[in-house]
Amino acid sequence: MGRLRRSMLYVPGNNPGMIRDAHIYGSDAIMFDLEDSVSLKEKDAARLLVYEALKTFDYGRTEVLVRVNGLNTPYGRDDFEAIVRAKPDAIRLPKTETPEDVVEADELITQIERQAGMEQGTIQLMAAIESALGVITAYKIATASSRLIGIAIGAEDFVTDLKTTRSKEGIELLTARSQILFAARAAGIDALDTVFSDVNDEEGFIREVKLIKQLGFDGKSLINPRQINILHQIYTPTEDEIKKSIQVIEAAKEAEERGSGVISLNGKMIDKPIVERAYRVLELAKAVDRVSVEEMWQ
Ligand SMILES: CC(C)(COP(=O)(O)OP(=O)(O)OC[C@H]1O[C@@H](n2cnc3c(N)ncnc32)[C@H](O)[C@@H]1OP(=O)(O)O)[C@@H](O)C(=O)NCCC(=O)NCCSC(=O)C[C@@](O)(CC(=O)O)C(=O)O
Ligand SMILES: [Mg+2]
Repeated sequence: MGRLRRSMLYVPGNNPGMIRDAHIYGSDAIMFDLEDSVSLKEKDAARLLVYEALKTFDYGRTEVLVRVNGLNTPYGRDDFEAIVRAKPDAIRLPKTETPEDVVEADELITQIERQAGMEQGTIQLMAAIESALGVITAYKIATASSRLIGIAIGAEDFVTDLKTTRSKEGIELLTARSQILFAARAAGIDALDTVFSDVNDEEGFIREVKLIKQLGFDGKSLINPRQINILHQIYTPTEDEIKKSIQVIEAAKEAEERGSGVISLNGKMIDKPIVERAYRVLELAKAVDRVSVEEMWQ
């Protein structure tokens, strides 16, 4: 199983306190933001702050990303120049619309890595898709660079581009979410969902996390530490799911030993994709809570 990316906490790049403590809340990833949470007046100060933080603090095993400003803005190039040298795990490109946006970023990173004497490919990329054009070109974006670890939907900008608003049910996002998910899966990279902007609406947040998990997303961007545990709980296999997965795998192994093809477990047919899904449940359970799964497996 690849790296866990259930939760990615956005941290405004102009807030020293939040930047220092961002990893203590236990999200799988933190994402320092130089883009839309930072006002134009504070762009240079935020870039310097994030650069210094990356050079100074140890964020342990938490994956660290930085969302830069686009290369079509006056801040993008300076962001890349500073941030690549500070060596986060990955840079998130905002508002990606074409594969050329990714290639341009990839080539600039390659150039900076070379100038800084860094190993080529050190810095990974994540592309956020936040417009109708981006959704239409999602697969080309997802396959535009070997640095890409995932693509993400940015819903606030996306609904603005569509000339609509976000509803609680998310009907306006369904096609875009699906298309981004298909593109990511076809490209073999992660698919990340967007932020849920009302931190006080716990019920709405839970509904949305269940929806995106069911669609198949690997995880979601978050804006507040209060959202992390709720999301992790939903993304953690239950004891019942783990037990059933173990039963499926054991039944499949027994059937293989007997040389029998089709298996039935409690009246339900078990075939190859079901066994594959059972393994995936156990891998996820192991990744989030190794001890209890190993105990159950015995
Ligand atoms: C929402 C709120 C103001 C609420 O503040 P509140 O103060 O009421 O929160 P409280 O819960 O009271 O905080 C309790 C304790 O946690 C600390 N704490 C809070 N938040 C923390 C955090 N994020 N990181 C670390 N620490 C944190 C806080 O400092 C306090 O620490 P302490 O004082 O020590 O107890 C705050 O969370 C916040 O600013 N969020 C980040 C917003 C942001 O980044 N937006 C940009 C990204 S979206 C976008 O751009 C759209 C998008 O592009 C997205 C896409 O691409 O998907 C698209 O198009 O859709
Ligand atoms: Mg956005």
